[in-house]
Amino acid sequence: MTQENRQVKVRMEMITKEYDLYKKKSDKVKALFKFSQKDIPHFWALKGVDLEVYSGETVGLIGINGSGKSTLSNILAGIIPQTSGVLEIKGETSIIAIGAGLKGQLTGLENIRLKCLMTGLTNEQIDVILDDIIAFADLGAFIDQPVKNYSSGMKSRLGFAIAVHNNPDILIIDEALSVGDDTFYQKCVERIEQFKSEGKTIFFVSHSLAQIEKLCTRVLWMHYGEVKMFGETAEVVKEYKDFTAWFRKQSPKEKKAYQDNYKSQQTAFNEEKLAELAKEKNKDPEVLKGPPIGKMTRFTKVMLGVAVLALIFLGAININGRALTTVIKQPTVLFEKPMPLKRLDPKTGKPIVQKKKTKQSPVKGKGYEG
Ligand SMILES: Nc1ncnc2c1ncn2[C@@H]1O[C@H](COP(=O)(O)OP(=O)(O)OP(=O)(O)O)[C@@H](O)[C@H]1O
Repeated sequence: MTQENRQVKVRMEMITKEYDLYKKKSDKVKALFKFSQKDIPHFWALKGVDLEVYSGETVGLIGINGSGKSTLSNILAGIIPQTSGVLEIKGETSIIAIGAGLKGQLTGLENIRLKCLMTGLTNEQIDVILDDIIAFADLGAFIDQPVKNYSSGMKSRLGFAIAVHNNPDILIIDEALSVGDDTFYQKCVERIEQFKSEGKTIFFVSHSLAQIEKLCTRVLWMHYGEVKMFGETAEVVKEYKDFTAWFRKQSPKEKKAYQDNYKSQQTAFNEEKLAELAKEKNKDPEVLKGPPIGKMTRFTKVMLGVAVLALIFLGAININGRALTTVIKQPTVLFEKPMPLKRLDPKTGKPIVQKKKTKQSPVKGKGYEG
């Protein structure tokens, strides 16, 4: 099949991911109510990624530690949203990362059921594929043990078994094969080949270039949040090997300077630089918008503030026992002593007027004692 008559399965345009680097958890809460985010350090893990992937392709994601591979695969899987940019995915995605989405307190079997239910399968449909999943994971008696007792290889087996049986259109494998033994690896490779022949799309994140060369049709080389190269496997892998060989030859001081330089560019990146980049690439400014959910805009913050004030106001009225109209006409009543609650006479429906107790004579043992 030529690239032209294959269906585009994933399209990314100017995808970014900006992380806020809060020092403390409380800073995160404070930031919710701040208009300006300027004093919070930011880090751009992705700086405008463009990508087009077709059905039947297996795309390898390579790059040194921290280059953005997992961030990109998590965005693809819908685990985290992008900060801005256009993401179009045709079909269901399923991600296999070591232990991703598995609940440690639940057994392997319970995790299978939970993950399958979450993908929309009914209990009856799960019953049909359950034995196959258990057989593929091949965990023996451990299938009834809590996942927190599993090794990383065992978690990977379970994750892989569940994901492939959910029959996704787009499979994302993030380092999950690097922890399995050879027998399991071969089984996964066979399943990946079957997926490819069915015209499904696979993203394969790995530090093993041998695995990448064996499985991938094209390779995306990520470098400090940018696409360094995207093309035929042999070509990209060769360039990447040349880079890593060059990098290894550098002194520790040179290596640090190289990394610091790129990291500081990721910290100093901002919306203006993104807009410049988009202009250089002749992009429509519309693509720089974020997804529907994301950070709160100034308007949202103002509306949230108004809603909180309204809640406090209504709460105060409730505690004070005054009618809303009274408070609106005369707001100072809120600061006066709360009105006593009146009991209504069930027969007449009118308030019961309690007679004041009169002081009784101070006779010892009777009535009021002064
Ligand atoms: N939640 C987060 N908050 C702040 N920074 C983050 C967060 N998650 C990732 N990062 C940063 O984003 C960058 C990309 O991380 P990512 O995990 O995507 O890299 P990677 O290429 O998958 O790395 P590795 O090969 O080590 O798995 C890194 O510099 C990382 O420190």
